[in-house]
Amino acid sequence: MSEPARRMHLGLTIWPTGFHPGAWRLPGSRNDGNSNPRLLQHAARTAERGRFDFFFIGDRLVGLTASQFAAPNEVLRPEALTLAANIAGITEHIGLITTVNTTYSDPYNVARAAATIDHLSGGRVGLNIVTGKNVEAARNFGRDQHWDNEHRYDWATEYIQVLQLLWDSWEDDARVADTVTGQFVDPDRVHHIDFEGKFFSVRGPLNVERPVQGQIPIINAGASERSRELGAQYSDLRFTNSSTLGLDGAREYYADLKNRLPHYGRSASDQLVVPGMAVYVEESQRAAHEAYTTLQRLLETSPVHRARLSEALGVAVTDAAPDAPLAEVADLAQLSDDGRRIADSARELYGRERVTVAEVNASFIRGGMFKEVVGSPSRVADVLEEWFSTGAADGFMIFPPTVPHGVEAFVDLVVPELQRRGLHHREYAGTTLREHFGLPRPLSRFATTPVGAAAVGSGR
Ligand SMILES: Cc1cc2nc3c(=O)[nH]c(=O)nc-3n(C[C@H](O)[C@H](O)[C@H](O)COP(=O)(O)O)c2cc1C
Repeated sequence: MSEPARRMHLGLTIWPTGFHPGAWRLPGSRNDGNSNPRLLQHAARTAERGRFDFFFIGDRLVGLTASQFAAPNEVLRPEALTLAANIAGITEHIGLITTVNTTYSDPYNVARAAATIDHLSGGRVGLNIVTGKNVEAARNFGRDQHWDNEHRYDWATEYIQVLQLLWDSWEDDARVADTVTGQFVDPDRVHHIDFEGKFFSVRGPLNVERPVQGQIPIINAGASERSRELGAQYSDLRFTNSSTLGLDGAREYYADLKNRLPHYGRSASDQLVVPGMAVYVEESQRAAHEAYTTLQRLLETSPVHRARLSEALGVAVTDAAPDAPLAEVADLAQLSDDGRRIADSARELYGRERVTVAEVNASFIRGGMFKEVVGSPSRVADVLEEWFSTGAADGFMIFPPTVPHGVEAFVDLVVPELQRRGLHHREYAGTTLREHFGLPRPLSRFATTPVGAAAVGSGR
């Protein structure tokens, strides 16, 4: 029998003011996205229509008004688990990955909330574990300092162990509900976890039945070495910013993540690697470049950005007029290797040879977070296919630059093209997030049935 074709795993995430900081200023866009449930619901339903594996909800524990020009999305942040519960009620198939910051939360509460949403959604929730990068968060939780990387990841490691024990603390068939005897629960199948670690002391059991998925998938995102190791040990999917490294760099990153898994008794297929991609797609190549150009004109920049650009180019453009073509103010032969890549990338994104200093600056700024892809449906599909089929990704986290337009554009234009190429499924094969990821449902580690008992953690 031939192997089933490898399938691209797609996630969609929206920043409620749009991924591009200028998006909310365009006609037809919204500025109330953070508090407008309709927008979030529409995005999740549209992603479901496009048969995405999951809708992803990021989170922050601070509201940074000082970031309003560079990152308006950072100003207002409704709570992510609550948003996931809302989305659970209005969708049927799509997975819901919601972010939890372990540094400032408690595993019993989070195990409980996640298990509850898993029941509400019929087994579609996943937890994105982050340890937080916003030092300002500490002062919202009675602390003077944001813990250092080591402390945060030691804490997160124990935290995940507690979550997974609590989700197993009820065996699947513990609620016997015997109407004759009146026995509701079999006490032998509900377990104290008696966890005593360096940071947590948790007796258990949880007061929510075992999640529909048994174990809720763990996702993680982070830049540090410890983050990669945490992921290698526990994550079913790792959301990365490796798309900024270019195709070769992303391949190396992908291989590095996969090579870490055997140390934890896992195999390469046990963790999906999903880089973020910002996709500007329109019906034609030309329309996509125009849409990109319009948005980039709305980007707020400062002299600091210009200084950084000069450094990266290896040629000073600090005092150049914004509208001056790069080729007229800088000797292109003098550009550093990075500088050449930056200039080439700007030409590709704007779709023309003649790019101004302001345009190169804007594309350099925006490209620092995730790779930007601008183009027609087939051009976008070409890029995704190349990354997927040459060892750089198992799928992608799609960031639409505008909402709601960018979400609809991806689903209506790119999804059919990916389906036509056989890269993306036309229907959901399973009903839970674990099934969307191709993971079996593990038995509880407390289950007395020994045969075939799968290990908790990866569940495979
Ligand atoms: C692709 C990616 C996505 C992230 N998403 C979030 C998020 O939604 N919320 C958050 O608080 N931190 C987020 N982070 C931050 C990290 O998860 C992590 O907490 C932070 O980078 C500090 O850990 P580190 O030193 O391992 O990077 C993200 C990081 C990356 C690389």
